[in-house]
Amino acid sequence: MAKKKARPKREALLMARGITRRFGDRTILDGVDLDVAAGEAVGVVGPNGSGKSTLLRCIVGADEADSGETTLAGRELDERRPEIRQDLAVVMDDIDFFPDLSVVEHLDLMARAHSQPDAEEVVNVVLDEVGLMEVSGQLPSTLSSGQRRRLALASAFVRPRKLLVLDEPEARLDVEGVRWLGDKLVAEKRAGRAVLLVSHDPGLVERVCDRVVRLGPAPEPAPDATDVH
Ligand SMILES: Nc1ncnc2c1ncn2[C@@H]1O[C@H](COP(=O)(O)OP(=O)(O)OP(=O)(O)O)[C@@H](O)[C@H]1O
Repeated sequence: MAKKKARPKREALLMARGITRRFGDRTILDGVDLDVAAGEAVGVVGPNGSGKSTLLRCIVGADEADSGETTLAGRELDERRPEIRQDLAVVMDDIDFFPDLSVVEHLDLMARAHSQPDAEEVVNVVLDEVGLMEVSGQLPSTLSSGQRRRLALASAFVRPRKLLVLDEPEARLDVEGVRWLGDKLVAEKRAGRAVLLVSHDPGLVERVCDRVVRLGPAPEPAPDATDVH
């Protein structure tokens, strides 16, 4: 169960208030408030099962909170609404790809479906950035798990967006991939976008996030070096 608050000094682009989610008699989220301003990154951290993914899913409307509300630039946030999809790019753990579209066809469709100006150029730049140029003609089923993760991230980066919501984006990336991801998320902030990031990578959170919301019990203090035998 968690009740945490995190408010930025600037006016929030994303504003979540009183998010409460119960499964049966278990209260996973208990009135969580969370704001993210443009140009800011907020991290959501906590142990397995503490409700991080549930919080993101409630915020973007992929799951229905028992109570609470979320707005993006003052409008109710629901990723199923077209005007919200224009401003929002989400990468969750369970992304599905079109099985019959190659990597480049998939990205091209994502870019054009979201009215990305200069779709072809943006797709080429992102393919190069995420290191998928060499496999751009392959079907998703023929990619490695890390390459599929890169494709999921690329699918967000080819879209127009004001807010980027990422659930453990570092999962399955190699060391170079995590470094690239950190660079990319810092660049997102510099471009004035807001980032909401669930992560188990303290280095990535430290590098990218301006503030952190912690769910679940407070972590145990690290054992003193002299205690280790
Ligand atoms: N649809 C569901 N039905 C019942 N319980 C659920 C459901 N979805 C999530 N839970 C429970 O809610 C709790 C929080 O799950 P959640 O996936 O949000 O955790 P998390 O912090 O993202 O974990 P992890 O770090 O392992 O990804 C877990 O105990 C999980 O079993």
